[in-house]
Amino acid sequence: MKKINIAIDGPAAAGKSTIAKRVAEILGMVYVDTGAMYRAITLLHIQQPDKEIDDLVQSIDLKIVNDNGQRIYLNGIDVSDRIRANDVTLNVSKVASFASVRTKLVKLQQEMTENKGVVMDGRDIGTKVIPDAELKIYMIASVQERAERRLLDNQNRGIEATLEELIIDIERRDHLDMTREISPLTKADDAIEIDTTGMSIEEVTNRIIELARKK
Ligand SMILES: Nc1ncnc2c1ncn2[C@@H]1O[C@H](COP(=O)(O)OP(=O)(O)O)[C@@H](O)[C@H]1O
Ligand SMILES: Nc1ccn([C@@H]2O[C@H](COP(=O)(O)OP(=O)(O)O)[C@@H](O)[C@H]2O)c(=O)n1
Repeated sequence: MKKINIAIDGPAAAGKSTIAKRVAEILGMVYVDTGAMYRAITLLHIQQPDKEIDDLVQSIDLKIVNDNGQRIYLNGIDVSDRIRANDVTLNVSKVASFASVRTKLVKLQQEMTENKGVVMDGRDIGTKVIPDAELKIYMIASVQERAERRLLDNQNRGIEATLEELIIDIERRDHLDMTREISPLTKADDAIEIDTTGMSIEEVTNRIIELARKK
């Protein structure tokens, strides 16, 4: 198989990161979760609320390390777990709508993919970050199923939230991500849509591997 980039976009808790990790492992590719980068900037904003986000972005030191899964370091500190907390989730879509934030992160993400061999997941990967990706997936699932998956996720992480709260959050973030001015979440014309509702992780992974091997 020739060296390619795979873009996986879709709404919250569709299964993007889980599947992207597995696909990268099986195909010997690098996995990048771009949502974690937006969450890290959001964490910095929460820690320094009086500082303009445009100023925060200029001086931020963000490092992604791939050792047995992706770890993200914000100004030298591993924030991989902290960025999943509710306060970050509540603010990330707002922070992600800032042009300065998107310009900075998209540039970093493009540098990470210029030598190919990357599976990258997010909201604008197939439309803005790597529009020339050899394989683009638009991953969706019902709100109910995504909320149930996130509920399990949160329970495993010790994060409090009821199913009803998660349904509200998922619908809120879907709306914000899809209607924002800059780089809204949308399916690229050449993306293949996979509705993972009722599909197992293995079935979705195998489907993407099969598509990648045809490239
Ligand atoms: N096809 C699937 N079936 C059941 N659970 C899934 C499936 N895909 C992902 N999950 C689970 O759903 C949760 C959210 O998946 P995640 O990869 O974080 O979604 P995203 O990156 O799209 O937000 C994780 O706990 C993951 O294990
Ligand atoms: N490429 C990306 C990735 C995430 N994001 C933003 O970051 C938020 C968190 O992304 P995430 O992938 O960690 O969120 P989940 O889908 O895992 O809940 C999203 O709701 C978007 O607002 C973005 O704007 N562009």
